[in-house]
Order: sequence, then C-alpha cells, then structure tokens
Amino acid sequence: MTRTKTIKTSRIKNYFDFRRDPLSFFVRMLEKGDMVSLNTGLVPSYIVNSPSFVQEILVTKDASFRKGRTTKVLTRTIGDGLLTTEKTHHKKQKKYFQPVFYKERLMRYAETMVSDSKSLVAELEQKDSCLLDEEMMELTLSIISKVMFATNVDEKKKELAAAVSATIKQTANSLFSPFLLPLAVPTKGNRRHRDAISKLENVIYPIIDEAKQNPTAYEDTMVGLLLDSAKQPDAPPIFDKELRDQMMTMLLAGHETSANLLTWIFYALSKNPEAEAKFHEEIDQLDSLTETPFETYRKLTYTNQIIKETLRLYPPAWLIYREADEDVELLGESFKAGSTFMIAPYSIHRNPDIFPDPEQFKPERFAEENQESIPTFAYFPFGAGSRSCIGYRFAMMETALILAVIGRSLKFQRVDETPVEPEPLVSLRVKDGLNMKVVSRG
Ligand code: HEM
Repeated sequence: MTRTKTIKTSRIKNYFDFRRDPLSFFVRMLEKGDMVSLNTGLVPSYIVNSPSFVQEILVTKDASFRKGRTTKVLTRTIGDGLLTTEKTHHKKQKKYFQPVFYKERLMRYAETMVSDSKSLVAELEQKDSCLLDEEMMELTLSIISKVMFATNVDEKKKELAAAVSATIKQTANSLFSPFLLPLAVPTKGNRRHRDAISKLENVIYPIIDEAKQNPTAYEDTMVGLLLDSAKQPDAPPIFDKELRDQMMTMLLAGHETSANLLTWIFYALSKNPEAEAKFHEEIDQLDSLTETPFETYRKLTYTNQIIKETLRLYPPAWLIYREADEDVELLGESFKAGSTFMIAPYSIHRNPDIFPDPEQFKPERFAEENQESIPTFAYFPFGAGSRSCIGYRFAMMETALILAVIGRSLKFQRVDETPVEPEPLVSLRVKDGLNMKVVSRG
C-alpha cells in the first residue's frame, strides 16, 4: 500500500499558499498523509509527515540525499563550512570539529555563559522594558564569539547582530524565491547582503591573523583547534578561507537559533504562570556558591523540560530540506533522483496523536516518565543522522544556564497583549520583535 498521497490542488495554488503562510501550510498538510506529493511536475516535491519517513531520509538512507537548495543558498554567506559541505568533504570536517564540543571544553564555555548572563542582568536591572529578542541575540553573539574565537565583541555587538540579521533575512528571501539571482547582481537586497557579509569579514579576518601570530591566546578556541589540527602529520594545510567559512558558520548557526529559542521560552513563561512558578522554585534552590556552572546545569531538570517543550512548539530549525541524489526507495516506495523533501519539525511536533492538545505549553510532556511515549523521529529539534546539530549539547547547556542566571533576578511580562506571531526565516523568530516589561524578582 502506498503511503504517499498527492494533493489535488494545483502547484501554483500550493506555492502561493506556502509563500503566504508556510507554517499554517505545513500544519494543514499534516493530516493529508505520511508523505504528501505537491504535484510539482518535473521536479517532484514532497512534504514528509510520518516519523518513519523522517528516519528513512535523515538516517537510514541519508547517503542517498544532499541538503540541496539550502546549501546552495547558505553557501553564498558562509562558504564551505560544516553546515553547507556535502559528502566526503562534510565527513572530514565533522571529524575535525568534534573536539570543539568535548565535555571539558563545554565545562569551560559554561563559565562564559554564566558571566555574560550576569552582565546582561546588571544592564537589564536599569531598564523598565526591553526588546527581548535583541537582548538575547546580543547575548548569544557575545558568548559564541568569546568561546569560539576568544574575541570580545561587546563594543560591536549591535552592529554585528544587525549584520547577521541582514544576512539571515536575505538568505531566507532567496531560500523561498523561485529564482536565485547571483549575489553579484546589484539588486537592493544583494547589496545589503554583501555589505553585511563585509562587516562580518572585517571582524573575522583580523582574528585569523591575530590567532596565527599569537597561537597561545587562541589555543582553547575553535580557531586555535582548527589551526592545530592542520599541524598534525599528514594533515592538509588549512587556509584562511576555510577558517573564515567555519567562523561564519558558527556565527550564523550558533547564535541566532539559541537567541530565538530563549526569546520563545521567556514568552512562553510569561503566558504560563504555573510553569513559570515551578521554574522559579527550581532555580531558587540552586546554591551558586558551591557549584560550578556545569554542576548547576545538571540540576536543572524542570528547566530542561521547559526548553524541550519550547523546542517542540517553536523549533528554531523549523524546516529541514533534503534532495535525492539518486533514485531511492523509501519504505518500499520509489522516488526519482532530484526529488525534494521538506521535513518541518514545526508541524510534525504538532501531531495530536503523539502530542495531545498540541498547541498547549506543557513541559511535563518531557518528564522522564512521559518521554518514553514520544517516538524518536516524531521530535527532532536538532535534526538527526549524519547532519544532526553538532552544537546540540552546547545549545541545551547555554539555554539552561542563561535561563537560570536571568530567572533568579528577573522576569518578563508582556508590555501589551498584541498577538505574537512566529516568523519563519532561516530560523523561527518572533515577528516584529518582543517588547517586554523587565520585572525585578526582589
Ligand atoms: C537551539 C539551538 C539550535 C537548534 C534548534 C539547532 C538545530 C539544528 C538542526 C536541526 C541542524 C540540522 C540541519 C539539517 O539537518 O539540515 C543543525 C545543524 C548544525 N548546527 Fe545547530 N542548532 C542549534 C544551535 C547550534 C549551536 C549553538 C551551534 C554551534 C555552536 C550549532 C551548529 C550547527 C552546525 C555546525 C550544524 C551543521 C552540522 C552538520 O551538517 O554536520 N547549532 N542545527
């Protein structure tokens, strides 16, 4: 029996429905079948809904797929970094990248996560309200720059965060546009995109020069590690361009996702007083005098459930693309080379058969005793298989520590009750930002 259903609406209607409101489009498609064919003719496009197809594409048959269009678009900004390379090149990079996220390094990163969060608390205590999304963007940008490049971007935080935002907006526009104009074509959007890339490069290239001249100052960072790996016997040399691409990758993949997640969490807590009270109870019991940040992190059980529930409802990586490299058989059905597959954690995480009352915020879904009932490939905010998120542990720890430090001193309340909408760019943002009252917890 075939599990793929073709929807009856025309491809033009599907395309405009998708462009108008991609998130609702995917949620509507959820009940149409395990795999939905979008009727797109020469280049077949599918929406993947069932966990077993997700597993086939991302894990079991992953060698038959590439990231396709996502890679093509992202390469314009980040070049050949870990997020965008394919096949053997990617495998090689993933191997030399692993040590950046080893436990002993994560333990050191935790110190920076806590101290930067404390500085932000001191700043926020002077304010009545703030644009929370921007504050979170600057905080996670500052953390990633310190731990990956030993660079303090405090003075340039706003400018850099704006440059990253501009590249992300342009990338999202290109991702969903039917035409992909080369970046060299001087459209207004392309010019803005190129300016933003130059701003980021003006920060990145001097760091590379400095790291090569003064390696000891960088030995604990990603840049130092990559320079070191090139010194191993038989290792190929590493060029500035490759370092630049990996640094761009970390800037783009490693801070916007976490910042958006944090913004959604504080929003969700402001709407769910019971969960907020349980969160406060947990963090108020922490003994910050005797513990290292890493020990603190391991005690944040309920906080962890809040993070997972927010990742379910507002997964920053809301859409994952794959393209078949060759003809491929999935669960006994054949798909042609070149077929594209859209896998949307945003809609799959709302499957009511797996998550009853899917729109309700219920962190307890992820309590130890309940987690077992969630099939592995029904919940995958960090992807799965060979292309899954290398920063997964980093992101979970960073989010928990930031929540704990900020949550012990402050909470946030909505300034007004205007509806908050998600904006699906490369990562899932709060549309038009989130203005929040800053309330001291006394
Ligand atoms: C809440 C935060 C984050 C979320 C939800 C997230 C999600 C994801 C997802 C879903 C993928 C797989 C994409 C695909 O299969 O096409 C991915 C890949 C990746 N992520 Fe994350 N990520 C987060 C934070 C981070 C952080 C903090 C870093 C780095 C410090 C990072 C670095 C990367 C990189 C380099 C890849 C590409 C891995 C590869 O292709 O081998 N991410 N992320």
